[in-house]
Amino acid sequence: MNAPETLFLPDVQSSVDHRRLAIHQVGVKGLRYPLAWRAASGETVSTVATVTMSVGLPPEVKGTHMSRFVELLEARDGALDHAGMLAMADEMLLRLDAASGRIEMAFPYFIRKAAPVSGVESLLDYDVTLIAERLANEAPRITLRVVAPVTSLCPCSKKISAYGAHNQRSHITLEARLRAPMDIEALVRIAEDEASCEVFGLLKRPDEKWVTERAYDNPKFVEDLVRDIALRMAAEPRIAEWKVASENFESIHNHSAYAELYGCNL
Ligand SMILES: Nc1nc2c(ncn2[C@@H]2O[C@H](COP(=O)(O)OP(=O)(O)OP(=O)(O)O)[C@@H](O)[C@H]2O)c(=O)[nH]1
Repeated sequence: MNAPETLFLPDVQSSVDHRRLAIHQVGVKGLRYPLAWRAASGETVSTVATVTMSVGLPPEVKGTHMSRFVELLEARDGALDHAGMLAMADEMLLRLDAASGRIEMAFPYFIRKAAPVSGVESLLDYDVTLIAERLANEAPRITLRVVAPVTSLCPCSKKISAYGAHNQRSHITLEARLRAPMDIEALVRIAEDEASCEVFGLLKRPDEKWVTERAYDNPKFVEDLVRDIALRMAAEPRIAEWKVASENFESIHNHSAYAELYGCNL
């Protein structure tokens, strides 16, 4: 129902377009909005999401109704999870009278970790992106992407050096199109398990000794990282399709070593 003050304003968006071109995605991008995410533990994690929402537009329609994307966010209440993301995508199609659409929410996500020896706890931040997609005549899709910072230590350097080995921080990106809900924590764990060593927000000296030796005992090339993680992704029944990438910020170069690998699970 239009408010009385809009009744006399022309609705340009709803007019007819004659160019006979459908638009694949039109909507809002870069919209920052508070987000409450329901974590694996059941607790609610507060963060701020950068939101992209878009729909497909039929050829005969001039413009989409941009205000309705924001109305959809404003209408939401309570914590969001995978099912909530898909429900929101369905609601978006209804409100915008669209056959296809996509909602992407990118946000920093904090996981509380315990240091390996002292047990002292601290938060570590990860970049997370959730994408809910509705494509015409296809099942709804939900994709989870995380970027996990880890340590990698070079096996070649270890082999050829009388002492030491160069090591660096690596950013591992795991992207999974899901068959069943999978926690952010579970995806992060795969990356951290397969790295030379995981990283922590807070370490005391016994912890620092532990992570140094753990990385030295577990050297990995960038290729080893993506292959070992790929084996884990391929064995995960909740994942339908996946992609793994690693960027190692080399400490002996001013450039990164990079690898990526993707696959489908039958
Ligand atoms: N389609 C389209 N809309 C734009 C563009 N640039 C700005 N707008 C938005 O158009 C908005 C109004 O759009 P609508 O959602 O159609 O507003 P409305 O007609 O009052 O709302 P409804 O009655 O729900 O359709 C403004 O707030 C602008 O943000 C653009 O390039 N394309």
